[in-house]
Amino acid sequence: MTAIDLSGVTKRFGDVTAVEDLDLAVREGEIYGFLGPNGAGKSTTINAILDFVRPSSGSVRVLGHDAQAESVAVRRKTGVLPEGFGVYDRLSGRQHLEFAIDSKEVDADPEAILERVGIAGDADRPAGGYSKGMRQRLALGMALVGEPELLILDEPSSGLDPAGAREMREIVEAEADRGATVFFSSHVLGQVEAVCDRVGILREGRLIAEDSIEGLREAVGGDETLAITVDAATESDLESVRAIEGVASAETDGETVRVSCESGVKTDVIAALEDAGVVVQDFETTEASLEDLFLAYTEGEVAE
Ligand SMILES: Nc1ncnc2c1ncn2[C@@H]1O[C@H](COP(=O)(O)OP(=O)(O)OP(=O)(O)O)[C@@H](O)[C@H]1O
Repeated sequence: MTAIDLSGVTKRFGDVTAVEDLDLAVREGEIYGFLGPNGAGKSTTINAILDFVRPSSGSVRVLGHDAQAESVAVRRKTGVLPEGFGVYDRLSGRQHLEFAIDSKEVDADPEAILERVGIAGDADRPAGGYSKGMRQRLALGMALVGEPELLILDEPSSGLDPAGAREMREIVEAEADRGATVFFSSHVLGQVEAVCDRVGILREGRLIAEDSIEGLREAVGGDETLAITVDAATESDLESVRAIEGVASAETDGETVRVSCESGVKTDVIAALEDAGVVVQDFETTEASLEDLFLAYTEGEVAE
């Protein structure tokens, strides 16, 4: 079964088209990263899944239910960590969890969840005094109540320190192991790379790419920069390098040769330099960073 299935979803707010003709299929049991720059339409999409906004056109199905007609069933099976979660200042962390347990009408142990999200020691303090990271942990705990089939996490790592972000990742992985589907929106690409099976990138309301991080890397060209330390190299030594298929560019300052190329042709590049009489002393490669990758997609360098 498809856990989340959007078909031709468009949402307009007056003149603004937040989401345009969006098709999205999240498989059951997968961890799906939903990426996009500010204003791309991520929250609008999530709100359509939860029936907090109604699409101008198109259909949304969640866990086999129509998101509008059967929103109660959807919400019962779904745990949500909303963006910018606001706490009830006077209620303690434990009371927040008890509230979530009551509203979901499930039998869950608040203590175990508080423990799991790392706020058991502060469970009886008013949440109004919680730090940003503690609030985020509490929100995650509330989302986990009742072992939902689907977890929707909107920017889950915001406000978390590196240890908290790691714990978040571990929880997401454990939830997927239990069989839950996780839909995870983020700007933090490292978070997405570490846990997501697939990633969809949204830009201006449209899904412009969808693949594994590896697949996205390959689609961008998979170019790597090869920095080769040599005894001496001249422009003419580079001619045979530039002639290799898969080499995008080659430059030298005399001591280092920098080549941007597909990863499969690295050894050909080294061999071509050696054939030209250049002594190769050392080399290292740098992969396109996730940041580069994200920008390549969201700033339009990649053909759609
Ligand atoms: N209730 C609303 N009324 C008017 N415009 C809206 C409303 N909600 C969203 N928009 C507009 O729709 C577009 C998409 O917004 P959305 O919040 O879905 O993006 P996002 O990808 O979640 O952004 P961010 O990463 O900044 O949270 C934006 O141009 C936004 O201004």
